[in-house]
Amino acid sequence: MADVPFLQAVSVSKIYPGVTQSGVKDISIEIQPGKITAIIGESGSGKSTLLRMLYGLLSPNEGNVYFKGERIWGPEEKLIPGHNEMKMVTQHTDDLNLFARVWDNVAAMLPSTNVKLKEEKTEAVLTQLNMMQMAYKRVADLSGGEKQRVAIARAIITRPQVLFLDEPFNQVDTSFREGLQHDIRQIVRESGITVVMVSHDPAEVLSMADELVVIRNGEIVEAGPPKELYQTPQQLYTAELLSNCNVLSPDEATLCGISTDTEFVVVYPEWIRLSSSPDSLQWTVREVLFKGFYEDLLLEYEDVIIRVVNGENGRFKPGDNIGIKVKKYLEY
Ligand SMILES: Nc1ncnc2c1ncn2[C@@H]1O[C@H](COP(=O)(O)OP(=O)(O)OP(=O)(O)O)[C@@H](O)[C@H]1O
Repeated sequence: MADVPFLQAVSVSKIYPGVTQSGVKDISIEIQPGKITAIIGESGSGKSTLLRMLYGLLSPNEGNVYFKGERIWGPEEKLIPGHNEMKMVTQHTDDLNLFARVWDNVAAMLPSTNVKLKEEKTEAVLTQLNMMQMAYKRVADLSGGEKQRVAIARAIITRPQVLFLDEPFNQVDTSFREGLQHDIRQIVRESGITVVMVSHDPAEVLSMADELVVIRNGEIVEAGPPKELYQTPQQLYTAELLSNCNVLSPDEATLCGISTDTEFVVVYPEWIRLSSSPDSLQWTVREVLFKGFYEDLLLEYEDVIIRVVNGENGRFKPGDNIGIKVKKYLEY
């Protein structure tokens, strides 16, 4: 017998009442177990709608979702919406008890039939998420990022088979965000849990996901491993989602030494080499944007502005003339 897919949507569509345009159109997708799948797309493209259908919070108008071969029941068919073997964490942490301690918020997810086991499991999850130092604080006294950790701890302590994350790091500042992303990757590696996440942040999906699914106007436009999609996106839309790239017309591309008969050329900022050689100084530095250990330079030539990454901070200043050499480009 052929293997039954782990989590699968088959030709699902969702049209919201009173809205002519579908939220999601005829999407088929298979989620691989034990991996992190990230769904990315512009605002309103249907990411949350797809996630909610996979979890059973929304019923598709057409098509079905199957978990290990069994159809997932929608909210009309089930008293408590959402599949029992799955959990979802969103950017809202509304179901936390603000006046209870972190420990009690997390432990409350387990039955009280075996108190010792309940304590052991709570400690294990809090340790896994680096939260023991805040275990006895009231949730009301935590930062947004810390509350998000509590929400994730509550979701994983029951050992769900699938964890859905809908923009869970939105409220979390950058330093906390990286720690949380790292901890989730670790949990996936250690526990084999399957994660399906939605995010706007290219850096987040590129560093966290094993598989990326790109969605536009309610349809999947391409999918694959992050490296592949970043290096060779089939669609201009994907390149623009994943990189702060330069999109050039053929005429503009000529100024960069590229000759093409396609509609657009895409050059990532890190694919441009800078040169101070006196025979090629057509471009003028308009702005230097400090990014920490590197800079983004905005260069101008005949009203065309391009963005270039410069790893040698301080080498150029506004008004300098420099040359460029494009190492790689994509045609659309
Ligand atoms: N409850 C609803 N009623 C009517 N239309 C809705 C509803 N929820 C979503 N939509 C519409 O369906 C489309 C997809 O919405 P969805 O929230 O899935 O997109 P998204 O990609 O998650 O967006 P965002 O990144 O902004 O959260 C949008 O056009 C949205 O306006």
